[in-house]
Amino acid sequence: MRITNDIRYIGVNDHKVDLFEGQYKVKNGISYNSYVILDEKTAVMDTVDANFGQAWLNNLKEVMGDRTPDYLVIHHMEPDHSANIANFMELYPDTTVVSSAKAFAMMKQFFGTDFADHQMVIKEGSTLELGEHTLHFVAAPMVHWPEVMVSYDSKDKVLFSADGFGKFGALDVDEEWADEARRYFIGIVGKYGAPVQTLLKKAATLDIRMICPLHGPVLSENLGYYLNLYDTWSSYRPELEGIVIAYASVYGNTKKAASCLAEELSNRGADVKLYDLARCDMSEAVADAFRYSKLVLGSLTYNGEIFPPVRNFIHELTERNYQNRTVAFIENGTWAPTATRIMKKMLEDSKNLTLLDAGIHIKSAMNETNMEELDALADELTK
Ligand SMILES: Cc1cc2nc3c(=O)[nH]c(=O)nc-3n(C[C@H](O)[C@H](O)[C@H](O)COP(=O)(O)O)c2cc1C
Repeated sequence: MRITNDIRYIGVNDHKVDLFEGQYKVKNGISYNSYVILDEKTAVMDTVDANFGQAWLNNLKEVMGDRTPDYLVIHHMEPDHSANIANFMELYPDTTVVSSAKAFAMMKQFFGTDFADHQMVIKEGSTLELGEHTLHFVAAPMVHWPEVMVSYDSKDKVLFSADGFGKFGALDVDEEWADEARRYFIGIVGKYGAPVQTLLKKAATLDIRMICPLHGPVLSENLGYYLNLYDTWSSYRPELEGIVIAYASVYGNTKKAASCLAEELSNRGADVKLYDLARCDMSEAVADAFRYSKLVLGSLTYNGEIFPPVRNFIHELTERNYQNRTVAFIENGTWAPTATRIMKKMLEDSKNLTLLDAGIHIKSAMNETNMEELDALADELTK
C-alpha cells in the first residue's frame, strides 16, 4: 500500500488475537503497522507481532525486490512491533538497526544480542539521512515504554508516531476512529498523560501532514481533530458533558437504583451511559468514565468490602490518574453498609474530584427515602 510517493505500508492485520496486550477484547482485530521509506538508502520502520513474521517479510520483499534494506528503524521495543527484529537480521545481516540506547539494551534481553556490529544509536535530535528524506528523531519516553522514539520525515512531513495515535481495529474493517482510539489510548497509554503532553508540545513545532502510527489507520486529513482529542485525553479533561453510571449488583436492588437514576437523568435531558461492571467490557466502561464529566459508582457492601468488579473498576480509574470530574455514589448494605465510605477512600488521592454529598443509601431494597435521594441526586447531577 502506497502512503506517499516514497513510503509504503508493509504491516499486517490480526483477526486471530484473542486479547490484545493480554486483556483487551478487539472485536475488529488489530493492525501491526510497518512502513518502508524508499530513497537512495532504504529504511524499514519497525516490525510486527511474532505471529506475522512471514507475512510481513513477504510484504517487505514485494516492496524491496532485490534491494537490501539499509536501515531497520525500531521506535518501540514492545514485542507486537519488535518480535521480528532477529528474523529480519537473519535475512538481512548487513542492515543497520537504528534505535535508542534503551531499546538496544532491551534487544539484548529479548534476543540475546543487541546487533553490536550493526547498530546505530540515536537520541533526541539525531537525524538519519536517506537521500531526499531525512528522519529527525524525537524522544518520547513513557509513551508508553521508556525507550520509545518517534521520527519525523521532513521531506514528506510524516510523523512516525509509534504507539501514539494508535487504534484498535484491523485496517480491513471500516469503523469510526474515535471510539476505538479512545479505548486504546485510555487503556494502554492513559496512565502516561504527562509524557504524551510533552510529546504533543514537541510535535507542535513540526509541520506534520501525515501521522503513521504502529496500530490503526494512517492519518492524513483533518489532523487537528486527532491532535485535539489527544490533547484532551492526555490532559485528563472530559470530552463530553454527561454521566456514566457504573454499578454492580447481586440480587438486583442496586441495579434497580442505577437503572432508575439513568432513566431520571435521561428524562432531564442528560447524556447517560449505564454499565453493569460484572458483565460489561471493563475497558469500555473505563474509556467512557474518562470521556464523560460525571460518574456515579454503585456497589453493594460485600463481606465488609465493595463488590470486586467495582473495586477493579475504581482501581482501573485511579491507576490511570482519573481526575477533574464529579463523582456520586449509590450504596447498598443489609446489616452494616460501608460501600460509599470504601469507594470514597479509594478515590481520596485522585486530583480535583468533586465527590457529591448527594447519594443513594439503600438498606437491602429501595424504599421511599431512597426514591427521594435518587430524585435529589438526579437534580444535583443535571443542575
Ligand atoms: C455474599 C454477600 C456478602 C454481603 N456482605 C455484606 C456486608 O458485609 N455488609 C452488609 O451490610 N451487607 C452485605 N451484603 C448485603 C448486600 O450488601 C446487599 O444488601 C444485597 O446484596 C442487596 O443488594 P443487591 O440486590 O444489589 O445485590 C452481602 C451480600 C452478599 C450476597
